Formats: sequence, structure tokens, C-alpha cells
Amino acid sequence: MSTARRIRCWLAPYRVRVALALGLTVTACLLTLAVPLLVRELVDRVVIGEDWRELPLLSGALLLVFAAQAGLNLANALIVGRVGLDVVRDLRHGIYERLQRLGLTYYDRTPTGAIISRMMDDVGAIQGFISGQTVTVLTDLGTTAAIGAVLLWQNGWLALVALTFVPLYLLAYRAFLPRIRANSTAIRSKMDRIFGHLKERIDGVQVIKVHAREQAEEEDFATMLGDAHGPRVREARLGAAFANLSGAISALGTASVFAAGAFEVLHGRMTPGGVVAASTLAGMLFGPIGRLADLAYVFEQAGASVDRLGEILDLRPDIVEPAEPIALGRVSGRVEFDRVGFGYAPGRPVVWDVRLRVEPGTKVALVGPTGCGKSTLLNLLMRFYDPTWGEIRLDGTPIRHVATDDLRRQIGVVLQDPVVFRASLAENIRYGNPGATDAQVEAAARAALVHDFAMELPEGYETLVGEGGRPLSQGQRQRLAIARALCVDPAIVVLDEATSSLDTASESAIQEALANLLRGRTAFIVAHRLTTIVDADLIVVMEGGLVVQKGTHDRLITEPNGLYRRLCARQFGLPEAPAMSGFGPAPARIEPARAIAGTPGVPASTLAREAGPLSIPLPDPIPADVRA
Ligand SMILES: Nc1ncnc2c1ncn2[C@@H]1O[C@H](COP(=O)(O)OP(=O)(O)OP(=O)(O)O)[C@@H](O)[C@H]1O
Repeated sequence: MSTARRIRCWLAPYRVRVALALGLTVTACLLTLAVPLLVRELVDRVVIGEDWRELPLLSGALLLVFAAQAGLNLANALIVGRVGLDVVRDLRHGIYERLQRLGLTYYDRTPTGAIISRMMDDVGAIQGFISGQTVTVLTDLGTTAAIGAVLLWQNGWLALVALTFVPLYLLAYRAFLPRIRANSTAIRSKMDRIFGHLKERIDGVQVIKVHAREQAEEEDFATMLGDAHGPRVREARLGAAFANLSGAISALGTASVFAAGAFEVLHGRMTPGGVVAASTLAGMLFGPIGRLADLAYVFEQAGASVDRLGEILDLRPDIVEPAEPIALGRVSGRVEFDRVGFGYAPGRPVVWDVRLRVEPGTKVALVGPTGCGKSTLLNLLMRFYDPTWGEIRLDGTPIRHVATDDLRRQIGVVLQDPVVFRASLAENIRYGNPGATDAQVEAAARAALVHDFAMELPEGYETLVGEGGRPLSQGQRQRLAIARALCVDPAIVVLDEATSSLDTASESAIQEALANLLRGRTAFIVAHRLTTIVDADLIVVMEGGLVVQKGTHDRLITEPNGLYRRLCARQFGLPEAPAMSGFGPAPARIEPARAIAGTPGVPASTLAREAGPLSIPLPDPIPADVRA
């Protein structure tokens, strides 16, 4: 879509106000036309004809015209300024709405800085253009035509002299505008980098301080600013050169009309007043044309922003909502992966032919080396992406046929890095279920072991948490995320490394909260620490995007050639014996895993003594929930 067409679409809801502003400006323009006529009368009758009686009337009329123009311009500025603000609000809203609807694929490939810079910087540029210029463009075009007509009516020869300068403007446009647009686009993409860098560095401020990199960061940022400064300076130069060139053309045009008029007076074909009027008209003609030149400059600058915003607004979500969605109601939680394959990039699958049937209430653990596709499988279940082939069904219904809102309402998610929004604790808990009553929030909080620490906060559940609010520990944040999931009361729970960044003390509380969340629900658990999943009903072992083993811990641990057994051995701190890596039986090496699995209450120190150094800290004594 062209830039002008896009701006027309954005202005469409405000067409009445834009028309009113246009009307006011046209009236102001018509009044402007009266000025040279009044000046002509003043010169010819009062100055040359020395008829001073006409002076009060003519100068009063001039004053009235100027006052009316000022009033009209003020009203116009108020209307157009408001329209500009309204369009900006609509745009930001439209972009945010689009961002909410877009799938993860968009976020995978778009740097955060590019999104923030569009939302703030580009929208701001458009506001400047719409508030200051849009109506002016249209009225200036009208004014130019009207003044040209009056000039032609007054004196065809002088009109011709004036109009010969118009092609010069066109040449200047052609020379400058593409460079202005290219420069503006370059500035915007540099701003993307600056915004992205800023966000990343603010998020990572702790890492910067830990490594004492403040000075280096300052220098990096200065380099980036310098990088964006060059195009900005070039832009200012281009703008100044363009404005001055068009100003020079205007001055030359007005002077030429005046010279041609003087020539006419000398030959007795015009009165001096007529020349003054014609020169004033010529000046008024070149005024709007010159402004149009300036506008073209601003238009090209804003045009780069319009195009960049258009890129987002034109995007369609890659997850297509079904035309006639099947309503799920409350599901029991039976999940089937039927020959599912998927790749983030075409032709590069990361999960292959996954077949899995999970009965309601089953706890399924996904384990395997890093990058084997565990999280991807969960992303597919939540329909963040659609499988390239195969089908996922929930209670027998293919999830492609279910509205994504409906599907995701069935799933509670707890991730490794819990997100806490800047809001009260209660609002954070009811985020996924805004209609939850206070009693439901408290019940979820109690089950997630949030209630006790909520009671210690100054305003209990109403305490502001998140950015700028009450800081929460990692364990508290994690329990808050569990409470949020509980408040939705989902049929299915997804835990992706939910306990991996916690110390053992926090972990036991989290494990208790998680046990409450998992009770009676189908659960998919990704965990690198195998101690946390040994009691799963089904352990799915993946490697290279394939499911290579399935079964309970007890069964898998006895499979001599199994990857699971090797993972256990490696994780519990044992050197891998040749027999292990060669898939041979190595029961002695598995001993610690067996001990963990089968000996609840054994102090970790004893285990460590027997098994050698453990790579993972174990709770001491070992809690019951690591029993097989
Ligand atoms: N958004 C993405 N875009 C492109 N490739 C991705 C994306 N997410 C993951 N991948 C790639 O897909 C493969 C599987 O990743 P996935 O996160 O599913 O593995 P994982 O088993 O969960 O790993 P980990 O245990 O380290 O979290 C990896 O090669 C990874 O680099």
C-alpha cells in the first residue's frame, strides 16, 4: 500500500474533522486572496491618488482580514492537532493489538528494539506529520491553484512568469526526495539497534556491574549513538539545503514577477498598485509551493516510518484460527501426538514423527540432551507453532480446529523464568482468570505456598510487585507463577525447567506447590534434573528430535543400552564407563540413581560418600518426592 493511501486510511475515521479543518483553511485562503486586492486599492487610491478618506476603511478591512485569518488558523490548529493525537493513539493501539495476535515466529525473527522503536519513534514521527502538515498539504495545493487563477485573471503575462518557476521546484523535489527517504530509513534502522541495545543492557544491568563493564558499555553506546548521528546530521543538511533551495526559487520567482511588472508599468500597461498586488500574489503563490517543498521533506521522513509501521500492520498471524472452531468445554486432559514433525525453518525439522498418547491425569516427563526438542514439543502443544506434519489432539479434537484462546485456557504453564507483572500480587495471580474471586485467588495462593509470604507483605495481596514494586525472590516468583496457573484451574499443566534455577531450600517449597498444581491433572514436565521426574508416570526420552525411549523410571533404568540410563549415570556424578557409553550393562554405575530412587530419607552426604562427588546438590534428607 502506498504511503499516501495508508495515511488516508488512518485519517478516515476523522474525515468529518479533517473536512471541517479543510473548510476553515479554505476560508482562510480565500481571505488571503483579499489581501493583495486591498493592498492594490491602498496603493492606487490612498498612496498615489492621495485620497486619505479611504485609508481607515481599507486599513480596517485589512486588519479584519488578518484577525479573521488568525482565528481560523487557531481553530484549524486545534482540530488538526487533536486529529494527529487521535491517529497516534489509534496507531499505537493497532500495533499493540497486532503484536498480541502475532505468533512466536514473528518474535523469533524480530529484535525487541525494532518493535519498541516502531511503537515509539515511528509513531511519533507520524504524529508530527499529521498534526502539523496533512491539512496544510491539501490546503496549500488548493491555495496554489486559487492564487494561480487570480494571478492569471489579473495579468496573464505575469502569471506566466510566475509559473515558469514551478518546474524548478519539481527538479529540486526529484533531486532531494529519494535521498531524504533513504536517509530517514537508515536513521530508523539505527534507532532499532539503539532501542534494542538499551533494553538488553537495562535487563542485564546486573551482569554489567558484576563484570565491571560500565565504562566499556558507555563507550559502546557512544559508538552506537555516533553511528546514528551521522545520518541525522546528513538529514539536517539535506533538509536545510532543500529548504534554502526552494526559498531561493521562491525569492527569484517573486523578484522576476516584480521586475516584469515594473516593465509593464514603464510601458503604461499596469498601475503601480497592480504591480504590488501581482507581486504579493506571486509571493503568496510561492509561499505554499515552498511549503509544499518543505512538506515533501517531512512527508519523506514520515514516509519511512509509515512504511515500517505498515510492515507490522500488514502481518497476518501465522497461527490461523479455525473458521468454525470446535468448543472444548472442560477437557479431561487426554493428549495425543500423532506422527508430529516440525521445524522452525523450512526443511530443517527439529522434532520427527513423535507419537504419544497421554491419558488424563498422567505425569509425563520429557528428558534428553539439550536441544533435542523437548520445549519444541510443548510449544506445539500450546499451538505457538503448528506442526509441519502430523496432528495433535486434545480429548480427540485436533487442536488446529480449536480456537487458540480456548485451547490455551486448558493449559497452565510454569516456565524457568517466572514473569511477574507490575501489579498487585492478587492481580498477578488472577492474570489468566480475571474473573477469579478473592477466595479463588487465596485458594490458589495457599496451594502454591504463596499465602504465607503474602501475609508478610505490607499490604498483603494488594502489595505492588513486579518492576518498581516489592522485590520477590526467585522462589517466591516461581510460586507466584504456580499460583497463577492454579487460579486458571487448567486440565493440563506444562512445566518447562520450572525448578532448574532454584536452590534446594526453595526447591522443596516449590516441589510442594507443584505437587498441588499437578494433582489430578495431565502434566508435561521438562527437567534436566532427573531427580525431579523419577516418579513420573511416563518418561519420554528424546534425542535429535526423536523419541528414543518411553516408560517409567524403573523400567528405563534397567534398559542396558538406553539413553536414559546413561543420562542418570552422568547426572549423578559418575564417570561414564566404556560399558555405559557402549550401551553395555553397567549396574554398578547406576547405583547412586538406584539409591536416590529407592532410598528415601538417606542423607545426601551418605550418598555422596558412596557414589563419589554428586554434580547436583541433593536435599538433605532426600524428600519423598524423589522416590521412584
Ligand atoms: N524459536 C526458535 N527458532 C529457531 N530454532 C529454534 C527455536 N527454538 C529452538 N530452536 C532450535 O530447535 C532445537 C530444539 O530446541 P528445544 O528448545 O526444543 O530443545 P530442548 O530439548 O528443549 O533444549 P533445552 O533442554 O536446552 O531447553 C534446537 O536446535 C534449537 O536451537
